[in-house]
Amino acid sequence: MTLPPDHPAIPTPKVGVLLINLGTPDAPDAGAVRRYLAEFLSDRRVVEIPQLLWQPILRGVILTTRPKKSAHAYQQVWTPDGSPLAVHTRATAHALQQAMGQGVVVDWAMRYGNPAIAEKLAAMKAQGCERILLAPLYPQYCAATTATANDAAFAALAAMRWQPAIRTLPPYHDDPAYIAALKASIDRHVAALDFVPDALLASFHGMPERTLHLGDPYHCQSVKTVRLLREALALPVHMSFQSRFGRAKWLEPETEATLARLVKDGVRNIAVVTPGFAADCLETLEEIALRAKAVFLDQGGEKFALLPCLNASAEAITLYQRLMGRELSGWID
Ligand SMILES: C=CC1=C(C)c2cc3[nH]c(cc4nc(cc5[nH]c(cc1n2)c(C)c5CCC(=O)O)C(CCC(=O)O)=C4C)c(C)c3C=C
Ligand SMILES: [Fe+2]
Ligand SMILES: [Fe+2]
Repeated sequence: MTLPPDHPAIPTPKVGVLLINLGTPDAPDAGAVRRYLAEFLSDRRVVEIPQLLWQPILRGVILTTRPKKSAHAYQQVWTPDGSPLAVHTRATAHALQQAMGQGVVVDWAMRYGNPAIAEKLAAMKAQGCERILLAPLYPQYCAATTATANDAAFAALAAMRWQPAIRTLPPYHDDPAYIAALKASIDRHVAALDFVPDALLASFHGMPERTLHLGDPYHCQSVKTVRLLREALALPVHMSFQSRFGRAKWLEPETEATLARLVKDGVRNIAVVTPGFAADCLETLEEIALRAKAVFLDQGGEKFALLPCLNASAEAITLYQRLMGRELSGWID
């Protein structure tokens, strides 16, 4: 619509983009890990066992044993600026803010722990953001990640008399811009290795298998990402699921078992990528770069590299500008 020349300009409402990631402890010690795990593992979207049965197991067994073990793992990857997940997510928000300019307020929050989603939504509102895009940074939709992040945001909005207008970022597992960002990042990091990988392993965070049968699209979307990566890359791409938790059957094939099988099949030099994680974290830097590597070498593998997640790379910022720009259509010029 073209306005007549004497028409006063219509003020554009301020727009916010809230990047949301999973969350991480405030410190690599058992107390902070316990507080984080208590919140995370009490989420009904994550552990789908009736709370009456689950809470005694969580409080009586898991929270008395796991925090110490997990704290030790966090200590191995902790940085002077904090937990890697928080460091990379914060850097991503800052870089995206630079790229998107002052017309949009870009900030970041965590589903569990700090900075909390409610606190960041309140801060955006206080800055005058009347329209907010919630952007859970999960390429593959999962109720245990994407949905619970949105739930927490809507729970915070439920307490507001004057809510901002809200949009949510859809999954981007098959978006050409995501595949292009992964390809560019993988090609760049493979070229910098001191060896030529025989193959690539794409390792995704696991989920209980029953969630697939209940209709969660996470498994199918992860498989599609891998198919598109295979089409884009020159190297053979294998796929697996990591980070098992609890006694239920989880998605297969499992990452460490897959690495052992690949060695048996003759793969000696491997590069592992984790396309389901927007940012490097405990699950990539400790579980894969340290523990899975040890398994691969122990089985007779020779060279192992974990390639970084997209993090706050130029590829990531180009991707997020495209994804966010599309969702903000009609909200910004
Ligand atoms: C990227 C997608 C993720 C899915 C899907 C997911 C499901 C899921 N996770 C747990 C249990 C744990 N996950 C933990 C760490 C963790 N998980 C993700 C991502 C997904 N989880 C990330 C990014 C991280 C890293 C956090 C960090 O601080 O760096 C942990 C905590 C660490 C530990 O004690 O092992 C647990 C526990 C379940 C049960 C689940 C689905 C049902
Ligand atoms: Fe997890
Ligand atoms: Fe793990």
